[in-house]
Amino acid sequence: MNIIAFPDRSEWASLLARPVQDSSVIEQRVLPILEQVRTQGDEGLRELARRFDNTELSNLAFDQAEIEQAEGLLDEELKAAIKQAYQNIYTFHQAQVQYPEKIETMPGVTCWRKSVGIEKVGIYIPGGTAPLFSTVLMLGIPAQLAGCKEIVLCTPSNHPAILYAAQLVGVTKAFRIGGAQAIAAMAYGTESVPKVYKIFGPGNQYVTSAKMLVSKEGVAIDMPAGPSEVAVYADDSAVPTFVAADLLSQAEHGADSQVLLVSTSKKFLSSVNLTLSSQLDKLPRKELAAQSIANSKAILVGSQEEALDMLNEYAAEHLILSVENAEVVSEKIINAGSIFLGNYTPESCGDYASGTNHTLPTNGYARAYSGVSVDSFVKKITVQHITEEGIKVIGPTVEAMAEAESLDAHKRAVHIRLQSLL
Ligand SMILES: NC(=O)c1ccc[n+]([C@@H]2O[C@H](COP(=O)([O-])OP(=O)(O)OC[C@H]3O[C@@H](n4cnc5c(N)ncnc54)[C@H](O)[C@@H]3O)[C@@H](O)[C@H]2O)c1
Ligand SMILES: N[C@H](CO)Cc1c[nH]c[nH+]1
Ligand SMILES: [Zn+2]
Repeated sequence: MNIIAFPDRSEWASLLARPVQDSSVIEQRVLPILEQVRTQGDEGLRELARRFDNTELSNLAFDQAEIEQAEGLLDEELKAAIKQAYQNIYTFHQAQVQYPEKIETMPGVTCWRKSVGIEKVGIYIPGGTAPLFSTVLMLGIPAQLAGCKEIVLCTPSNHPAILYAAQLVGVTKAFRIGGAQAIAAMAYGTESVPKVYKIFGPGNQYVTSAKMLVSKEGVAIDMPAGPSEVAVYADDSAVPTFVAADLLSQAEHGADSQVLLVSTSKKFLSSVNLTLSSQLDKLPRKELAAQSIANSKAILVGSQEEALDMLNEYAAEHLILSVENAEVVSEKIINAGSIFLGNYTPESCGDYASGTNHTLPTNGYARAYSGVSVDSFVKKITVQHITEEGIKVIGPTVEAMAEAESLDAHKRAVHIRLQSLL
């Protein structure tokens, strides 16, 4: 990694910029794909699968037999791991389920909110370069807990672990469709693919761009969850081999993944660099990881305050704090998707099994977005009830405000009730 020492604050923005392609270039590729699916439906999807995935699809949907056979194709160790991950993710997300709490704002005036699962949701499971069956758990479990009735899954991969996990989380329909075309299918609906109300899931730049584009056409999306990123803030209490391994764990996702290392110790940065290349050499996906490491930066800063300002400006999808008093330091982080504390909390554990969700905002969106949770799959509907006593207490307030806004019919709706109680 290229070590950049003591950059001036005025240089931070360009230094921290993500190496993503111009979004308008990606959009120009994605727009015709969306249009093809919108106008040609299933036939359009088949042609796009031939063109981008080199796959001939007579059936777009996975058939029931294929789904049922999936479990038998997995070894026991993997099935046990998936079940353990399911349990931990379920436990963590179950605690997010909210039950209505009735609040009396004035005597006889009661208000509450009820959570209702979004009826039809679509989940995209990346499968271009690796079959991310862990994402099925990350999206399907909160959908299940939220009470979504229809869960439609699209993925370009036919890996049996995806189908096995899909069964565990109660997916209602699964399709072998990838890329921007999968997002279009779930947004517009086709002869085979049901149209959904909200689309979730990470993916490459085509998938992310398609989600952003369809969100302008009436379908909701979770957030822009694009190419993976990790930032590590480490001091001399960190272990260079651990930190190098964490950087590579995200670098291997793709050539466009970004990893960033920040430290106040030059000695530490050099030690990470020394171990990085030997660890990289051992990886089967070393070409992908090497490309993303080549675009990455190790930054030497003058103080912890500067490090934290820089990390808050960067707003990483994942932030590892391998520093002394990591939990205290984490309180000063205001922009990050998910934080990992100390030497024995590798980001991989959050990716798969500790319990937190791995579908997180990338590309600086962590400044404003949270990662996926049960909340992402529900709408909150407010409910109120006013008694005869209540209308007498609140009525004059509403009458006064309605009159001042010159909305006489509003005032009357209260007034006639007050009159009826005289
Ligand atoms: N932010 C998160 O929460 C998160 C979580 C998991 C994975 N990810 C990211 O998801 C991404 C997965 O990417 P992937 O490529 O492996 O799988 P993917 O499933 O997202 O994309 C593969 C699809 O892209 C389409 N495609 C490929 N080349 C194309 C082209 N030239 N033009 C148009 N469409 C094309 C194909 O249809 C293919 O099926 C990685 O970047 C990874 O970092 C992010
Ligand atoms: N790191 C990815 C989120 O950016 C999630 C993932 C899935 N499998 C492995 N990792
Ligand atoms: Zn990962």
